[in-house]
Amino acid sequence: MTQPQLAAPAGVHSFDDFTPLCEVVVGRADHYTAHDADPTWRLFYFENVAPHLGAGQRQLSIPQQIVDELNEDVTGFADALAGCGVRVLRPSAPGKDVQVSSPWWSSSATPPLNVRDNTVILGETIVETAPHIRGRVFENDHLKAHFTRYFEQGANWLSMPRPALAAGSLDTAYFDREGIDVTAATADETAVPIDGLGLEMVFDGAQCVRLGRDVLVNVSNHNHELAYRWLVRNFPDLRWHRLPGIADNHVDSIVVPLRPGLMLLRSPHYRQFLPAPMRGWEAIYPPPSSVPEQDYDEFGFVIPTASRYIDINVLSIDENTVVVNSLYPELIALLEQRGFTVVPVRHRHRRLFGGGHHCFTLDTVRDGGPEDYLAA
Ligand SMILES: NC(=[NH2+])NCCC[C@H](N)C(=O)O
Repeated sequence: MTQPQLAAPAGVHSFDDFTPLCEVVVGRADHYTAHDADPTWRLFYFENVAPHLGAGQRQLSIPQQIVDELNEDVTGFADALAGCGVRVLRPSAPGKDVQVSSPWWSSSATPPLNVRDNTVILGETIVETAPHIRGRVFENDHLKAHFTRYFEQGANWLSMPRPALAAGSLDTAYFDREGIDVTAATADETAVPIDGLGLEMVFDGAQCVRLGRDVLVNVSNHNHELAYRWLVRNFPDLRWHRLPGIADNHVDSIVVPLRPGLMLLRSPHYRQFLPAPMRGWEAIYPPPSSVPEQDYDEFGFVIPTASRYIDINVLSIDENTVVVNSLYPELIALLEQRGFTVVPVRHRHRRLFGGGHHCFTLDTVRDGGPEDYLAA
């Protein structure tokens, strides 16, 4: 188990997802009582959402009981990490029914739950990324107090250009290639276009897999290509590897390194897209889950915003200790057979809120450095 370490000299120090975890931000979901089916949100979930959306409807409400259960589970997660000796930080409290807007759009603010998505820590630099979803543009404001303290402690702090997310900003190339018709999803009835602005830099932190001095980046469209170029230009000392459009954006339920040479991998299909030295890594594939999908019929809606693979979205406390959803005993058993210590943490609604324990966290301080885990 991790023992508390001295604060990192630069505030933040985080080059990977598996060396001993010293400090972490765990998201929060106060008042997460609706999804705003803005076109930038429904682009990603339209197949599940469309049957439930009335003409012009935007708010997809989530019963308070489910929100309360989610917050119980997130609190249990934070307590479990603290019990393992990890310093746990939380975002500031989001308000209720907060509206956000720009000259080009209006939306409901998303609570800072999936904090993995709007930031990536690259060594001793905080990188705020360029949100895909309008309701997430100000989400990092709930982490600004922590980022400011880290900066005062010596961390570097960069931000990708804030995307306008005006009408037409998002590239649908990934869905087009997958044969998914997103015409209806992207009918942007309220947003305003900007003359001369086409596709812009848009990117989520969860598109990165950090491996010491190497970083894998899922690049699925031109939005992501611009962000990839930004990353390479700003971090020339790191080695960058494109994952060629293996997902719409996030990849932390596809490839999840557990330690050098061993990863969770959604299926053998994905091995071919990894950097050559990583294709030989041992993989643990997700076993079938015996836990039935939560039945939401009583609430009259089922809006999965995550795949059934979301439970491989685990958080490592160190190379031998992993937090796993207690509702996935098959994976727990598999990891324990491999000698891991598993910290089981209940997560009942992981497909409703688009994330698992890795999504809910931003690991700001880990022991590891810019190691060469992919030596050819
Ligand atoms: N950082 C995150 N929010 N990751 C969530 C990954 C969700 C992924 N699209 C899936 O459906 O499995």
